[in-house]
Amino acid sequence: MKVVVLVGGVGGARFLLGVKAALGLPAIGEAESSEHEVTAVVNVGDDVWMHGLRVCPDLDTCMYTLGDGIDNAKGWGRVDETWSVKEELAAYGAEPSWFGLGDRDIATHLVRSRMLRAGYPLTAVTEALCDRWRPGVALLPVTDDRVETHVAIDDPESRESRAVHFQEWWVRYRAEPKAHAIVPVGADEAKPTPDVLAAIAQADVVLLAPSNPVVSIGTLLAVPGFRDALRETRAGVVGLSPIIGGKPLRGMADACLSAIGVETSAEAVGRHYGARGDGGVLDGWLVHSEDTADVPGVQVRSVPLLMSDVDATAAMAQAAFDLASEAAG
Ligand SMILES: O=c1nc2n(C[C@H](O)[C@H](O)[C@H](O)CO)c3cc(O)ccc3cc-2c(=O)[nH]1
Repeated sequence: MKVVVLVGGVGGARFLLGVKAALGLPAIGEAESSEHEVTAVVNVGDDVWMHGLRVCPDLDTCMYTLGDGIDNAKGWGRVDETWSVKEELAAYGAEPSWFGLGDRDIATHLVRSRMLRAGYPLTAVTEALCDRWRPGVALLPVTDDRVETHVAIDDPESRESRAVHFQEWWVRYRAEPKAHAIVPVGADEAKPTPDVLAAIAQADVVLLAPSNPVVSIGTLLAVPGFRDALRETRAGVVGLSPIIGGKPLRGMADACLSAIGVETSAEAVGRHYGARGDGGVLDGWLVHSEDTADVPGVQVRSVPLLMSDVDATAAMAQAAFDLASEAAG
């Protein structure tokens, strides 16, 4: 089976472990051989230039998680990390000091930045990095163009309204300042890569991981041509709610949803994604066992959505596969 999964950061990477397990693939690393193919279409809106290095948090979190290099406690960055370079940068007063770049992680950004400067597209760079990490899925940036999420906030010190990169809002300010607007800068001029469009066209199933519906899934959907590809594929398209019992499981999806005027509920997010026959992208929508949702034109099912371990996540993925095949008729 060809499975395409739309993913963002930490939640998306953990969901991919379950998708692989549900297909009988090793959650970590590569299978010897399998008739199944998993492709992750990954958000690039969190990407940022830091100290002259290109950092791609969502691609790296997927690569490290599936390649067994992730710091599981944090959900990002490398395990067994050291911070000498970060300390030296701080000693120079080189800002920003609020963004944690570990020594091992910096090697990834050095290789990536060097390849980008040599003219390689991000898709080729990611493929080269995955040659080491062997995640066992194809990790595809949604676009090779530059798309960066920026957030309009009232500056906590000066109270003036200004736009900051998503990472500054998320990491420096912990998403505390109210976001007046969240904008994927550059999305209008971006296009999905040919690899992404081919994967969606040839897919048997397309899943929207329980990632942040605004800054992860929302950024994918903001790339012109991406929604059309989802509407045109023969695959069943099923999303998994990132909101459980009216609140996000992790991260600050609620702060993001309120910025776009969407209520923090499984039903509201399902309606926000919308039915494929009605200008949206979904055939099916999985909500947590205690939640209910009425999403016109979309088949809704309640199943446990807590990714407490790989087996629980694999059961979620299997439920999504089942719903996709029913919903696709
Ligand atoms: O909360 C933090 N998140 C950090 N993250 C996580 C990142 O902000 C988020 O994972 C995504 O952007 C949102 O999913 C990093 C991710 C990287 O790939 C590389 C460095 C960092 C550094 C931090 C950090 O210092 N603090």
